[in-house]
Amino acid sequence: MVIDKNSFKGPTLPDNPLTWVAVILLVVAMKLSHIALRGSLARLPGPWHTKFTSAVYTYHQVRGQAPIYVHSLHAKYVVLGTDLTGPGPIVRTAPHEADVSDPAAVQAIYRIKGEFLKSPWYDSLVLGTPNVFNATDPNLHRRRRRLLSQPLSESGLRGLIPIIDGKIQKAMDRMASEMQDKGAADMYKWWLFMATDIIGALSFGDCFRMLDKGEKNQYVKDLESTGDTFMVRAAFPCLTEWIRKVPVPFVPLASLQAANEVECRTMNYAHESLQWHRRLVEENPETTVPTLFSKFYHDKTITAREMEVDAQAYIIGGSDTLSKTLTYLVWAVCRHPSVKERLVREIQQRLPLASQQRSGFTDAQVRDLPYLAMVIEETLRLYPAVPSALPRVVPPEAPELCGHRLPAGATVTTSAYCLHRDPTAFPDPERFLPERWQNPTKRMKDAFMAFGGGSRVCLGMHLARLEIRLAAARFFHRFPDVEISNLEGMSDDDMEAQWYFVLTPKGKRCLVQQKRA
Ligand code: HEM
Repeated sequence: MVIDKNSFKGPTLPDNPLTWVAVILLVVAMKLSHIALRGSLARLPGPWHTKFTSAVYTYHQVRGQAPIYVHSLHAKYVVLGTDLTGPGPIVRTAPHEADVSDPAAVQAIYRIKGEFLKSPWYDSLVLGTPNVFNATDPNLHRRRRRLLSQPLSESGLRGLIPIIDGKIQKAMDRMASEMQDKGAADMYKWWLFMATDIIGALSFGDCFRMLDKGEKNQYVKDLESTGDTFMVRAAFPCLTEWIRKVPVPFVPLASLQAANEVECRTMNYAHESLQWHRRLVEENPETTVPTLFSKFYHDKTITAREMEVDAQAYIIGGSDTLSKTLTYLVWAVCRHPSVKERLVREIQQRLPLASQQRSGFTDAQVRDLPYLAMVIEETLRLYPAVPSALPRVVPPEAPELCGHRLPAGATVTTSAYCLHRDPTAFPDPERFLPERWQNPTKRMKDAFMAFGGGSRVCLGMHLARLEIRLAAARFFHRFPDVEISNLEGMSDDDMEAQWYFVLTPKGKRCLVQQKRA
């Protein structure tokens, strides 16, 4: 057969633009229905849009409302046909992501062996070399955690109590002066200064001295904003990386740029703090006390950069979380007169008064205060400083979770906010009720996730608990008549919680005063 080249036209393309639009819409519709029907988590309960997109979830994340949104999904998507009286145990939040709020399943995800590894979501939190907090590689994480664990264990911390208690007592003095001078003291500020000075003193020698300075500087402002900037960076990882290379002055991108600047500055603080400590050791080799990082100095496999990123993790993890917990503790206790009365009575009856020479009591005595312990658990439950989703990757051959076999590679999240508000574990969950911890049930213990769990449980948990109990005891010992102040327009609105990666009170202040006669 002979083909006439001039008459052969080949397949013709439609020249009507409407036809093109129709074709594109058809392709998109086919793609979406494929995801909806065959997507890895399509069979899980959850809103229809989460089959296609994570946009709604991301929107709530950057507004500091994600845990509330996910909690509402658990309340809505209960399992029909069961006698379950509580929230639905599992919901789809994005095409490849599900949130689990069943205490038994949470224990399976976080068990010590740690098959559910941290998801790549953590990569966007720290640019470049991963730190002990965001590392997703289990071997890298294990190596660093091995060196860092002992000094932060209960026995490792014992020798450091005088340094910690010294800072706590200094914080009490500074609060007392501010109450006297201004009529009220800002708890949020002083707890942050105290926590910053403690983690600084334990990690690098006494380098920050925020309690002496007494004023918020750029460093403190950066610390205050890490919780929200984390969320912004994690919500838009590609954009964040791009803006880092090409700074853009447009307003919608400003918060991403600000997040990057905070990241760079906190890394600089870590660098400077380590330099400061190095000089200290060189100048006073005999007298410098070991720090939380001492084992790093002796391990030749740890690079200077690795040490810096872990120092950054300590600076951020060791201050912001702690100050927010103590702020909400004081606020919640002051708002519940019967709780305050019982707590103050216990402290006054069981702890001796301070004298000129002695600070009155020790951590060992504070440990034995049962009601204080309940108040702390209840604060960590209702105001978990890390309330948001902690994403993990489903491993191959993962156990069934809440009756579902999730595909390997999907992401599962759990959040302290949702677990701590599960009414089957904590009846009347929105109520601040320390007494519920008198005889905690197994379900309560399994649902309690304030410090995360398994091999990635908070490295600073023992330090945090020590600081919280000692600081709270000293505070109510020193200021038994304290109350929330309304000076400078301070109101409950200031304490409205914003649920970013780290919980943040909206007004970033909490003024308290001595009760007026
Ligand atoms: C009330 C205070 C604190 C709370 C509520 C808290 C909470 C948490 C939580 C929930 C995690 C797990 C995060 C995840 O799985 O992604 C974590 C990890 C971590 N925290 Fe804390 N934290 C507190 C205080 C501290 C302190 C004082 C330090 C000081 C060193 C610290 C250092 C760390 C580190 C290094 C990790 C990462 C551990 C790892 O992945 O191996 N935290 N924290």
